[in-house]
Amino acid sequence: MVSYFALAGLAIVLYILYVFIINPYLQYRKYLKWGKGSFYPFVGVFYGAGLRVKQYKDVDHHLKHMYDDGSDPKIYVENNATGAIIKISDPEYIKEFVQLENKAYQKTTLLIDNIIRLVGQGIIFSEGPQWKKNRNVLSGVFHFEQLSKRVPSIEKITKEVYKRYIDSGNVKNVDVIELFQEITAEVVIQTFFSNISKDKSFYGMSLSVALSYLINSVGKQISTPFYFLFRTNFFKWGIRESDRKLNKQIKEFRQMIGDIINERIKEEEELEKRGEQTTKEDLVYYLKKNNLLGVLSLDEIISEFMTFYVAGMDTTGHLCGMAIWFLTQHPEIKKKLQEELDANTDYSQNGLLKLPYLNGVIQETQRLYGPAGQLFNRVALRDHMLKDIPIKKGTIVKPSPCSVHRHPKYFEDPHSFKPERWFNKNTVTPYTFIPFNAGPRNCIGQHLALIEARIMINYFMKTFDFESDPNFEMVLNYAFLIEPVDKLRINLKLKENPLIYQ
Ligand code: HEM
Repeated sequence: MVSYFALAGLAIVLYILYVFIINPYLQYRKYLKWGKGSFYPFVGVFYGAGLRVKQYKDVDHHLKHMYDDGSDPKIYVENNATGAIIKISDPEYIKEFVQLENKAYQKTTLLIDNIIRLVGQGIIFSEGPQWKKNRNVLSGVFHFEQLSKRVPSIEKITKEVYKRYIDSGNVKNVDVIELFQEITAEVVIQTFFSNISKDKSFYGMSLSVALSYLINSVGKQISTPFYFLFRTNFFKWGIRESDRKLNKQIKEFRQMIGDIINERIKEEEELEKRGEQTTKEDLVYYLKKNNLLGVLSLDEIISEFMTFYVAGMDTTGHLCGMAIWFLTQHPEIKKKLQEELDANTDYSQNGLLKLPYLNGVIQETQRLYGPAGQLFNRVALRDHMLKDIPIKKGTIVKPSPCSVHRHPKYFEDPHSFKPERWFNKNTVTPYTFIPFNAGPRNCIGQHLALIEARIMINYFMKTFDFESDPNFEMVLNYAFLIEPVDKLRINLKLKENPLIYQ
């Protein structure tokens, strides 16, 4: 009898050893043939991330410096508790991945499912026919021509936010990422519902503050042990008082967004009845004008709004914040950009697009410290070949933008901040610069992001003199994005004759 128990115990131990150590290690060794890697049993990427933040002050240091020894690895292999994670760093393999993307892979929901219960299955988190339908419907809103109509409202929001900072006297140690995010948050809200939501409040919070509060709250839940034991179900069950409160708020918030959408639809219908033209070129108007309101359900529009908010607010704010930080570290580039902007009086998108330093600084920030240096995890749905690499079903695979952006074969002197390298755009090899990913799942909001970035930086540099707080230390780690751990502190001083008052 005892020996049966002993045998069963031994079998369980062997099984655990196999699942959590031997199998992940064998997979890791297999893929290592195509590149470099690091393996930490059980704790995998999470442990490696902690080490690199401590040692190099940058969670992605290993990915950014993988070619420094002159080698040309195609992938970087890491592990999670049960298998390998492949980060593709070679443009030819990235191209192949992108072509297979919707057939052979799917985004994983680990760490994302709790945010999905807030934002819903918008296009960033959906797959298959639902993704295709919603992407088709919404892509028209993000065409350059359609977005150009949003430029005056982006300028207005930018000026209002800068003025608010100036009027409050809040110009020392400003977290510029937060400053830019106030603008990008309002831009997404107005892109959807014009300014109808301006006076709406949720438990005394404005729409953008309420959304950020809810996003932070669901984000905090996943850092508890309950998440790792029961995933998002635990919070849905509402065992703790705090979870019940949050569940109620999520429901009420989605309801409120639904009411705003209905209010906007009614507004447009009344204008139509009176034979009047709309003055609001927002998403609701776009859907109505193109007879698309029936194609997306109310719940889908709510989810898409929340998705765009999450995807578009944080990212673009980070990009501009990091660009300003880079300028504080490179006074000679800051001077050249300042001269270029001061000499320019054409603030239209075509005018700003022609400015080599402005666009070079934005591109170079994306290349070196873009907010999406790593993409969402994808899981292989079946065994298949990624060029010559045999990928096993269940393996995590994704392109690694922050690696390929530092490949010396494609970017000379890859670790230096050189906006000039973008002056001749013909030199960029396909799939070597992918800050917005590439292929079918590329960023639908990329034109909006770049339009916002040009406007925000142009107004910023013609409104403020600025320098970084000498005590600030740049340490990069993951939160939702790759972010400075401490608030990015910049001291601002109002210029003489600032652009926002002209
Ligand atoms: C600098 C700013 C931005 C960066 C760096 C960025 C980057 C990215 C990246 C890398 C992806 C692909 C993620 C993946 O597949 O793992 C993506 C997807 C997406 N982005 Fe952006 N993004 C930015 C701004 C925006 C804005 C302003 C919006 C909308 C308001 C937006 C909406 C989306 C959506 C909806 C997707 C999902 C597309 C799909 O799966 O079909 N993004 N973004």
